[in-house]
Amino acid sequence: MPLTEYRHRPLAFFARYIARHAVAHAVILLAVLGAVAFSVSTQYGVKFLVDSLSQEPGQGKSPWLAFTVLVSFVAADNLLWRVASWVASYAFVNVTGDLRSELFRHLTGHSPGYFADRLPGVLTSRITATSNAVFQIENMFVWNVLPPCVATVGAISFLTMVSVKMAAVLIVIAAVVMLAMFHIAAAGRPLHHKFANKAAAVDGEMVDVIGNMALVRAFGGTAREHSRFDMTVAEEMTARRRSLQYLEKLRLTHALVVVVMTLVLLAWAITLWEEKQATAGDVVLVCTLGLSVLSATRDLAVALVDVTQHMARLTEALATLLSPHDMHDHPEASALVPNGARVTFENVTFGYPGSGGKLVFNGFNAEIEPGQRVGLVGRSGSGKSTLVGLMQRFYRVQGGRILIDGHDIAKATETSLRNAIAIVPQDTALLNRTLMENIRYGRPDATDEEVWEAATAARCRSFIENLPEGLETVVGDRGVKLSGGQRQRIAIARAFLKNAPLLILDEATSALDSDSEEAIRQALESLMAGRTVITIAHRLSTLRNFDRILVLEGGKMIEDGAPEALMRSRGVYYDLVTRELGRLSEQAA
Ligand SMILES: Nc1ncnc2c1ncn2[C@@H]1O[C@H](COP(=O)(O)OP(=O)(O)OP(=O)(O)O)[C@@H](O)[C@H]1O
Repeated sequence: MPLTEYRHRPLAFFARYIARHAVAHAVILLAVLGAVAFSVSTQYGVKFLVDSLSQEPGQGKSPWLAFTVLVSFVAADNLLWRVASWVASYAFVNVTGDLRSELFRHLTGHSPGYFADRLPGVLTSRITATSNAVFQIENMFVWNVLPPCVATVGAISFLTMVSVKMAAVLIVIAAVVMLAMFHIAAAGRPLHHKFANKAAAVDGEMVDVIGNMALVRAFGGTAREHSRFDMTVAEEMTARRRSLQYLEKLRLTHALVVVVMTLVLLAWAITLWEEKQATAGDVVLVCTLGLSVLSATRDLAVALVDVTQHMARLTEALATLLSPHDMHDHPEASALVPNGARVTFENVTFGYPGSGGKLVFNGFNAEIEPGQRVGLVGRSGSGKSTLVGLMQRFYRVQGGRILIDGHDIAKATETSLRNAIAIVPQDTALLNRTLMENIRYGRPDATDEEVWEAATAARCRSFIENLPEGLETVVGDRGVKLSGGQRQRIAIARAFLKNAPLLILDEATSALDSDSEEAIRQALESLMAGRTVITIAHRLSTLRNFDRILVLEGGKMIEDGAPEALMRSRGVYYDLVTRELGRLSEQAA
C-alpha cells in the first residue's frame, strides 16, 4: 500500500511496521504476558507462605513448598522480562530505522513547490518526531499499558478466591476509574496537539535563522531574532505547561481515588478476618492485590495519557509528511531519448498553485533548435525562472505542452528527463561533502579520472590542487569554504560530468573579480560546446556570442532574434543593454 494511504491512519501506519517484524513482536508479547502472569502469581505465593507460617510447624502445608513456588515464580518473572526487553532492543529499533528511511524517501519525492511552502526544519523535525513517537508508543504499550491490564485481570481472578463480592466490587471500580481516566485523557488531546505544533515551530524557526545567519548579521538582526525566538519559545512553553498540568490534574484525581479505595478494601478484609471468613494470608492477598490493581489503573491511565500525547504528535506529523506527491510519472510515461535536444513550448499556460488563478504564462509558444544557445532576458518577475522550472517539470503546466525532441515531458519518465538536462544553478548548491562527491553528483558511476577530467575542463584543477586535501576537501555547509567563483566552477564540473544534451544555466547575479569571471567564462564556453543551451542572463554582456535572445515581459515573448539584430531594431533588448552599459560606465568612472 502506498505510504500516503496512512496519512490519516496512524494505527494502520504502526501495523505496517510491526508486521515487518511480526515474529519478534510476537515473542515480546508472549514474554510480557508470561512475566506479568508470574508476577501476579507471586502475590498468591506470598498468601500461600503466610498461611503455611500461621500453622503450627508440621501441620498443614510445608512452608518450603511455598518457598519453592515463590522462588520459581520470581525467577520466571524476571527472566521473561529480560527476554522481552532484549528482543525489543532489536525489533523497536528496527521499526524506527525502517520508518525514517521510508519517510525520507517519500519526503524527497515531493516537488520543489512543496518545499517552497514549508520550512526545512519543520519537515526534518517531523520525521524525528514521528520516529520518536512510534518508539515511545511501542515501549509504553509493552512496558506500561499491557502489564497493568494483564495484572488487573490476574489479580481479580485471585481475589475471587477470597471473596467473590470483593472481586466484583474491584472490577466495577477498576472499570469506572479506567473509563473516567481514559475519557479525561482523550479530552486533553487538543492541548497536546497544540504543544506538538508549537514545538515543531520552534525547530523550524531555529533552522531558518541559523541557515540564514549571514543575512541576519548583515542586517543587524541578531537582537530582533532573539526577541522573535523568545516569543516563539514562550508560546511553546505555555502550550507545554498546559499539556503537562492537564496530566497532573489527571494524576491527582487518580491518587485520591486510590487512597480511598485502599482504605475501604483493607478495612473490609480485616472485618472478614475478624468474622473468621478470611485467613491472615487472605488479608495479605487482598492488601497486595488491591494495591496492585489500583496502582495498575494509575500506571495505565498515565501511560494512556502519554500514549495519547505521542499519538497526537504522530497524527500531526503524518498529516504533513504523507501528503501525496503532486508530481509523479504519467501512467503512460516512457523514457525520453534525446536527439540533439530541440525544445518546444506549445501553447503553455501556467500559474503557480495557490496564487489565486493568476497566470504567469498564457498560451506561450517558442521553439529552440538543437545546439542553439539561447539567452532568456527580461525584467525581474517576467517569468524566466518559471519557464526554466517548467522545462524541468518542477510544476505541472495547466495547458499546452513542453516537448524535448518531440517527446512531451509530462509523459517522460522522471529519470530520463533528469538525465537529459544538466543545470548550473544561480546560487550554487553544494552538499556538505567532499569536492569529489560534489562533482561526482553529476554522474555517480564516474571514475576518479573522469572526475579529474571534468574538474580540469571546468578550470577547477589549479585551485583544487592548492587545497591541502585536494578533491577530498569537505566544502562546508552549502560550500562556504570555497569562494563564489570556485563554487560556480565546481557546479560547472558537475554539469560536465553529467554530459547531458540540454544545458540550463542560471547566471549568478553577484559580480566576481575579472580573473574569476574569465575562468568561469572559459569553463562555460567548453561546457556549452555541442549542447542546446538555455541561459537566464542577468548580465547581458555575457550573451554577445549567443545565437538567439528571447525577451520576456509579463510571461509573453516580446522580442526574439540574434543579439545584433535585436540591437539594430532598438527595442526592449536594446534599451536593457544600453542601460546596463550606462551603469557599467558610471561604476567605472
Ligand atoms: N513559488 C512561487 N509561487 C507563486 N508565485 C511565484 C513563485 N515563483 C515566482 N512566482 C511569480 O511568478 C512570476 C514570474 O516569476 P519568475 O521568478 O519566473 O520571474 P523571473 O523573470 O525569473 O524573475 P527574476 O529575474 O527576478 O528571477 C512573478 O510574478 C513571481 O511573483
